[in-house]
Amino acid sequence: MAPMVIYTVYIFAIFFISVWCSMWILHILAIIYGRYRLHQKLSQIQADALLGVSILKPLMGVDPHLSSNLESFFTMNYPKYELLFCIEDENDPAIMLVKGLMDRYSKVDAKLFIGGSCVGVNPKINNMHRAYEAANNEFILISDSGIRMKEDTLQDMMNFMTETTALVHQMPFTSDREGFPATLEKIYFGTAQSRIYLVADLIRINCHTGMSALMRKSLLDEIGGLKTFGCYLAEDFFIAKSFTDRGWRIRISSQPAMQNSGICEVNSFQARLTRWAKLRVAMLPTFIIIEPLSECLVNGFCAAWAVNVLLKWEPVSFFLIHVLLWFLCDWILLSIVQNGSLPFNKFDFVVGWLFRECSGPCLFLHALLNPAIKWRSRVFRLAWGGIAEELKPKKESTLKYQT
Ligand SMILES: CCCCCCCC/C=C\CCCCCCCC(=O)N[C@@H](CO[C@@H]1OC[C@@H](O)[C@H](O)[C@H]1O)[C@H](O)/C=C/CCCCCCCCCCCCC
Ligand SMILES: O=c1ccn([C@@H]2O[C@H](COP(=O)(O)OP(=O)(O)O)[C@@H](O)[C@H]2O)c(=O)[nH]1
Repeated sequence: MAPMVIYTVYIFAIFFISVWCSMWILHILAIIYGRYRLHQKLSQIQADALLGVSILKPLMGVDPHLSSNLESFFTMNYPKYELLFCIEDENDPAIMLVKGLMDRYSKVDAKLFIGGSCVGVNPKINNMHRAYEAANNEFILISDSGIRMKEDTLQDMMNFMTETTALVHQMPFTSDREGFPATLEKIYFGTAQSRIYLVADLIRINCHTGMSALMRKSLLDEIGGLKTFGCYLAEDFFIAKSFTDRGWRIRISSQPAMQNSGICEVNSFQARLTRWAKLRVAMLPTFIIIEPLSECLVNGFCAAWAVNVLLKWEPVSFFLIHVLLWFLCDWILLSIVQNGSLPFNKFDFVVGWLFRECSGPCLFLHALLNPAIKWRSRVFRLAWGGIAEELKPKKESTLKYQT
């Protein structure tokens, strides 16, 4: 072989080994940090941790769990909070459901905002904007429709809102539900995503998914409020970035977010992951390379080739040992995130884990090849940098345009 080719092969091999070593460091850090950081007991409550919170609940449609999920917000143990429900479509069945809960829990301060307002492209921001303007408290919590709270979840989040912190978010996880799709979701959020989320929090990298995020309203108001982020679909990433750019900290709370949507299907879950991957790639183009390389099978395959080139090690055995160790680390991390018994057995875990690991790279490739983003009833296109454009705006938008 020509020296040039040999050098190139060696450079690739060294690169793959470096990524492989980095991933094992991530595994170890995530397990140690997860054990120390998650599921802490609320032994003492910070003085500031009792200040008022306005909770923004953007809703769109109903599912079989919506009522009980929303009810969990009425029964929280926290001294001062208001619930601001936001529904864009005046014919949405969620309106009746929310009104019913508001009647049942009439002592809880709750308001309903119907119609939204058009301040940008992001439909979630459009839906929440009026409630944001009406929010009366120093802190706001943006909480997606599928989130379920425990009595002390808000207190847990507020406890991490220190003087230097602008945003406390919950690491995405799932409630216990039955069936293979639920197992798959729990495995994904409790392994691949938790690993990155925990390490990002440890080394203070912005990795914020806005499904349950508590923030200082004054800091958002300083830069024009929520509507400033209406041009992005990944408003969560840019909100967090605006805080870190100004020197504030963002951190996770100790309780992970309990996603408990009543719609739990493999197809819709994969469509969601594909949509998220498109957002990440548009915001951070280096993800085109590093994200596939962070997947167990791709990572193991590249490393097996590299050790064969550099050290003449037997690649198949190396690959199989790699997969086995990765699997064990994932089991340990999932058990830490779950903090109790899992709702499935070890065989279900093996099947779900293999399915997730094999489908992950394929979904990523699918995301790269199909850049249009479908989110609920709308389709968007993203420019590099994350600015969004709606491709097929609804003919007769129910939104009231705001000048
Ligand atoms: C050699 C080192 C290897 C490093 C390997 C890093 C590889 C990263 C691999 C996978 C990335 C997983 C990222 C996990 C979280 C992302 C979840 C996500 O994509 N969320 C997006 C969508 O959220 C919804 O968006 C709409 C909104 O309305 C909803 O409410 C939201 O839920 C979200 O927009 C994106 C958020 C941030 C993405 C940035 C992630 C950066 C992570 C860098 C991690 C580096 C770790 C440490 C490396 C040493
Ligand atoms: O057009 C939309 C799309 C979403 N949402 C709300 O935005 C949140 C997140 O939506 P979804 O669960 O679809 O996003 P994902 O978590 O899958 O990114 C939910 O509370 C939705 O009700 C909204 O208000 N309008």
